[in-house]
Amino acid sequence: MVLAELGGSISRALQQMSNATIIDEKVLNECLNEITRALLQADVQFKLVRDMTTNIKKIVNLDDLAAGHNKRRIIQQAVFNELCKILDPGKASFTPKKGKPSIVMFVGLQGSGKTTTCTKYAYYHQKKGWKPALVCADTFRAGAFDQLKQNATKAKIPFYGSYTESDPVKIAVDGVETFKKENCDLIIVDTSGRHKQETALFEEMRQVSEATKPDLVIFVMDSSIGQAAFDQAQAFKQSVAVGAVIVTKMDGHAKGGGALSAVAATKSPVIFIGTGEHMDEFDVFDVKPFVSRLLGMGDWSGFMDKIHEVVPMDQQPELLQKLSEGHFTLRIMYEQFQNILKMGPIGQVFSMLPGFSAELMPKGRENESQAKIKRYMTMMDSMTNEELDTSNPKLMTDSRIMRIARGSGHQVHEVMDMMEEYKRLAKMWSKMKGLKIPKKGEMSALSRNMNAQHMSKVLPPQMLKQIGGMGGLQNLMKQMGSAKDMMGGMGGMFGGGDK
Ligand SMILES: Nc1nc2c(ncn2[C@@H]2O[C@H](COP(=O)(O)OP(=O)(O)OP(=O)(O)O)[C@@H](O)[C@H]2O)c(=O)[nH]1
Repeated sequence: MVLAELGGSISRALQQMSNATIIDEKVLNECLNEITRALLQADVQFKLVRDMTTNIKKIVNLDDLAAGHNKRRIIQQAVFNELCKILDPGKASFTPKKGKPSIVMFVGLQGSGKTTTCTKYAYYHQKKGWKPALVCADTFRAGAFDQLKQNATKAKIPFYGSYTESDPVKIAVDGVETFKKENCDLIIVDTSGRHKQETALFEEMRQVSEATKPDLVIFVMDSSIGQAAFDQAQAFKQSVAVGAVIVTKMDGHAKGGGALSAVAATKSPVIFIGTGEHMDEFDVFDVKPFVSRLLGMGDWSGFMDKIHEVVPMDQQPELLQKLSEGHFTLRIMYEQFQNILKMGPIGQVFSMLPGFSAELMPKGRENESQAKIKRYMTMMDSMTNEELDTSNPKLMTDSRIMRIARGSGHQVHEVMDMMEEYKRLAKMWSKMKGLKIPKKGEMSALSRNMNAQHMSKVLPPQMLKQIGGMGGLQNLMKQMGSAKDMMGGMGGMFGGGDK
């Protein structure tokens, strides 16, 4: 994700400033120049960048700061606040409520990623227990209905559209009515796009909007258009009551920063960003956590949300019990791999940890890791229950390894690799042996039990260094509140990373 480069440049500028023995005017100016260059490269409007540096200089008046003040912290905080200000329109959008029917209409130019985003939005909510449905009111682009149908079928989301009806308003109304009757709580209407902003498009949008009375209109915008985003978002907003924005293709463009900042300047909040073509490459956009991640400062709430999303709470005590007994089986490894895959791209999860940035996990390697996990799971699918439930790798005789390789369509050396990975993880988790498990409802007791010492043994040394050694880890655990969650989720993640 190119934005990671922006974050990396800003973090480096702040780090260089921190390394200086004395922070004077010259050091501050150098730091701000670096940040300015990085933001302009990401296509953030010049005026916004200039205002930001002026504000920072006003806040950080070096002459007024007594010697005892932690200037570095004050400057970092000022940079953080100003970046948030650039991205935050200061008001929230309408948020649909689960179980209560809402109509959400998507608008945007052709090719912006509207249809893909409708499905991602539906899929995101479906995973959280909603009952979404998709209506294809795009009668302009041949193939639009087929595309939506294909996406919806893949995600098992009900859809509505027509090959013969040419009136988008009629399709939209019929679709909405159909899904209201079926008690869907999130009815998503995909509308037509055009190559450029034109009267016919805006008129059609207005008619569909009047007929379906959406609770929320989401404007979908391609991040690659950079500064042109401002005019485009405003033009849409003037024609239809845009309540929120989704910026797509944030995975591939240096100009992403421009799109984000320009959209926020139109006073509609960005609610999600698209970070790839796949269904789950879709992130909630929340200004503070986003900036925090961008600067490598971590995003605890996002991290915890991800963990809660993928590791069902009721599974955890059982898992902890097994680990505390030093009983790490292939089945546990399998379940942890499942959790990793549910979590989505590993790099994104890592970027939520303080000290990490998405830069650390290049996209290619991330895909490699995920493919490896899937390969291992296919091999484990060919194992017997006895093999999965034992923590004695000796059961894996040569002939069993050969059978598993044949049964799963893999090479013998690949099965052996998988077993090595298992042994590595088992060794790592064996350090958790003896951990006292609290009874139900005593989660805080576990936090007391699970001290940083324990965790430091489990973390890969490189990761421990990134976090800031033992001191950083202690801080981190304080923030975590519940170390239990960390074990369940992180254990899985480490397994997913490359050795
Ligand atoms: N890399 C990347 N590609 C994306 C993203 N979102 C959408 N795309 C791709 O962008 C292309 C256009 O997406 P569509 O969903 O067909 O665009 P659309 O805006 O619905 O187009 P119309 O229906 O013609 O208005 C497709 O190839 C998508 O896979 C994203 O976040 N990242």
